[in-house]
Amino acid sequence: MKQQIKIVDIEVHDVRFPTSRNFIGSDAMNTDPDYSAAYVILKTDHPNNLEGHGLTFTIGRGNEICAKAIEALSPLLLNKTLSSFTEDMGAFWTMITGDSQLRWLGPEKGVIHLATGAVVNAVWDLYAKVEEKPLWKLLADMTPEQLVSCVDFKYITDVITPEEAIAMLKEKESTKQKRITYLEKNGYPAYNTSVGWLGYSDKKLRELCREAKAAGWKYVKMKVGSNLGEDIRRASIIKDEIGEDLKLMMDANQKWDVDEAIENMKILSQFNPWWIEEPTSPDDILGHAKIAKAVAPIHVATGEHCQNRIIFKQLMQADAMGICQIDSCRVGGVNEILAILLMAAKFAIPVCPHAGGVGLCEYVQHLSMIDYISISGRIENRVIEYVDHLHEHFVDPVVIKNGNYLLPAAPGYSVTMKKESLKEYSFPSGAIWKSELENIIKTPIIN
Ligand SMILES: C[C@H](O)[C@@H](O)CC(=O)C(=O)O
Ligand SMILES: [Mg+2]
Repeated sequence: MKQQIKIVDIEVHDVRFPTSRNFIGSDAMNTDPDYSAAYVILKTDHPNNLEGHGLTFTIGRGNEICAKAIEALSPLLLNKTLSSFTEDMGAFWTMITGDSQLRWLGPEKGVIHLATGAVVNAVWDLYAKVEEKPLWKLLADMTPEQLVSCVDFKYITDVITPEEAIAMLKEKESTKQKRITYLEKNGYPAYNTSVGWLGYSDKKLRELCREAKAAGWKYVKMKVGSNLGEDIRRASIIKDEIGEDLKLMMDANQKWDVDEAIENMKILSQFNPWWIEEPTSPDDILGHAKIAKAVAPIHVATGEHCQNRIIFKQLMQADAMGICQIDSCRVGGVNEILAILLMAAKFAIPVCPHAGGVGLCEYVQHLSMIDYISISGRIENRVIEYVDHLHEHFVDPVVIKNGNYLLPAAPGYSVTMKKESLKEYSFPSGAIWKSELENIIKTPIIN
């Protein structure tokens, strides 16, 4: 049996890209992000040396803490066969998140959960590679019962039970192929965040908006939250370029208090944004609900810092989330994402995944595709985020055509990084960082 292979070694890498030098990824809260990955490779005894690759995204300092947490989880995988996990993926996830000592570090939140995302995704990557299917196809080929068995329903049965989930999936079963055919032909709609990073000059903002329009993008997102005057000025520039042809979204990255968000959005509503993202603290469920009520019909979007399925559940129950932004590695990987997709489908909340980071576009394309094919069965009012950075470091990068993601074809979960990139961007020993550190040492300190 293909899945009898054993995990014989586990490598963990601290990989960082110096994106802050050019303000790539900058927003009101995160002004100098260095896009980074705590990266794990599951080595196996497969005759073709198949490996499972997973990463969790951070923005620089502290990536080493995630890497250490991955190391702490590694004994739960080492010397185990893949089949011992795949025969019951739900039990596998409960085992990883339920270690009676490591669980104390969360539970199911913070650094240990970011690390969980990396290792769980690495196992799914290996599973899909062994089955020679892209991840979305591995999931699409499962029966409703098999897909639902991957999910840990603990703490969410008050809104969805396994039986209810199976019934929801069964309704979509006979039309799955139609949706796959649609995606093969059209791809999945996407939006572009790279035009509006906060550190970009007005000139760059204009140029990027023009380029985005010419390349066929239909949606762009801008960062807000520095100060209201600046937000208005930058939004005016963007609107001037994109007109009413393209939809605009705004992202405050948690910068505002609840009432401040409401006041500011009253003014920014003149730019007709589709959504306001992360207006306040990601933990403030009732705050989000208050904002959502006050700023309607502008939607409140959130999720990239939402720590687990239980918080997602409450945001949905409280009418606090108009757009659900799953993050492929903030929560505990594919299994927990499936739980969130099922709840979003039940509440009829569109899922528009977060992908601002390294490797996140590669990951989330599979998640939106499976949501459309098997779970919600819907694509309208749904878009996958796209950022135009660092794709060259991946073996099977995303393919965008006319503002749409094309269906990924290569086996796996698409985050296998090129060996040269892993080496060159390893922190602090990689060539990129060595020269940076040497320059710091050489620079005289002047008081
Ligand atoms: C620090 C990241 O770039 C963040 O700004 C990404 C984000 O909020 C998004 O893509 O949305
Ligand atoms: Mg965001």
